[in-house]
Amino acid sequence: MEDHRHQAPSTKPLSDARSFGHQDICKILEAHGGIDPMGLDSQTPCFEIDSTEVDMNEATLIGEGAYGEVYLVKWRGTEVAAKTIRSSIASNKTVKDNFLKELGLWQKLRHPNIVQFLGVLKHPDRLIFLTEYLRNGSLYDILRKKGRLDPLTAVAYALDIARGMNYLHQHKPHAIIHRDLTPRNVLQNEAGRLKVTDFGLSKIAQGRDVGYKMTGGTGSYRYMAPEVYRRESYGKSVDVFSFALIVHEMFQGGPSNRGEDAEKLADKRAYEDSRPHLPSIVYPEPIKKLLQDCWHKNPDRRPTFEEIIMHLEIIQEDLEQKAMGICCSCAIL
Ligand SMILES: Nc1ncnc2c1ncn2[C@@H]1O[C@H](COP(=O)(O)OP(=O)(O)OP(=O)(O)O)[C@@H](O)[C@H]1O
Repeated sequence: MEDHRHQAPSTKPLSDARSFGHQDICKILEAHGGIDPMGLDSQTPCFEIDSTEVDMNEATLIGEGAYGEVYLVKWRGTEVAAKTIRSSIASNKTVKDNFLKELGLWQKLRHPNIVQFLGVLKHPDRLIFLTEYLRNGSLYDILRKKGRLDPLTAVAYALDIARGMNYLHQHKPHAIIHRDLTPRNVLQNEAGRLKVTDFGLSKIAQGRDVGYKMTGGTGSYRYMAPEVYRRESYGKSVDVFSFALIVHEMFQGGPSNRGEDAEKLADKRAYEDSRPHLPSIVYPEPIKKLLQDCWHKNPDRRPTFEEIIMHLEIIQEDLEQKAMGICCSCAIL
C-alpha cells in the first residue's frame, strides 16, 4: 500500500525487510536491536469489534467482489457494511496478517472522500471488517443507471475522487497507492458525495506484493496503467492513469470499448499507446487536455492529484459561469 520507491533503502533495513515479507531477516534484525519506524504504523492492531455486536444472520447481501461478499448489517444501532473475506484468502496466515496490516493503516485514515473503516469483527474462523455504508452504491452502478453525466456533475465527481486520492498520496510518512482505482471502488453516499474505498487490498488478495518491482496482475485490466501491465516498477501515478479512465467514462456514460476483452485492451494500451477517443462534442477542451496528461505514457509526465484538483476547480468555475450565463440570458428573454 505504501510507496517505497523513493526511499533510501539503507536507512531502515527492518522496515524494508518487513514490507517485503522477509520474516527470517526481520527476526535477525530485531535480535540485533533493529528499529522499524514504519512498523509503528503497520503493527498497530486493528480495532476489534466483538462478534456478538453484529448479527450476521440478519445481514442483507448487497454485493460480491473479488475478496468475498458484502452485507448490510446493524452495529450499535447504525447501518454499516460488513465485508467478508473468502476463506481461500483468509485461511492463509501470511495473507491474513498482511490484510490486517493494511486494515490497520486504513483505520487511521480520515477524509470526507475516503470510505471510513470501522473495525474488524472478532471471529475465530472468519475475517470480516466493517466500514461505513454508502447507500447509493458504486460509481459503476450509477453510470449503468444514468449513463452519461452532465459536465458539471462529472467534474464534481472527479473532484471528489481526486481529493480522496490526494489525501492517500500525501499520506505521511509514506504515500498510499490505491493500485485498483475503478468505478466499482468509488462509492456514493446519500448526499451525493463520492468516496474511495478498498485501497491497497488488491495486491494482497492476489499475493503478488513483491516490493520495489511491483508486478502486473494487481488491479483491474481495464483501468491499469501501462507500466503495471508491463510489470515494471511503478509509483503513485498509476492511480492518476486509472483516474483518467474513470473521468472519461463519466463523460461517456460507461467504459469505452465495452465489448473488448479487458486484458487485450490493457495490452494495446501498454504496447501500442492506444487510448480512448475524446470527441470534442462530448469532452470540453480543458478536460480533453487534462485526460491526455493524466494517461500520458510517461508516468513522470502525469500531473499529481494536487495539480489535478487545481485544474478541475478552474474547469468547474468556468462551467458554473457558463451555466449561469445561459440562465441569465434566459431570464432576460
Ligand atoms: N461500504 C459499502 N457501502 C455500500 N455498498 C458497498 C460498500 N462496499 C461495497 N459495496 C457494494 O458491494 C459490491 C461488492 O463490493 P466489493 O468491494 O467487495 O467488490 P467490487 O469493488 O465490486 O469488486 P472488486 O472486489 O473486484 O474490486 C459493490 O458493487 C458495491 O456496490
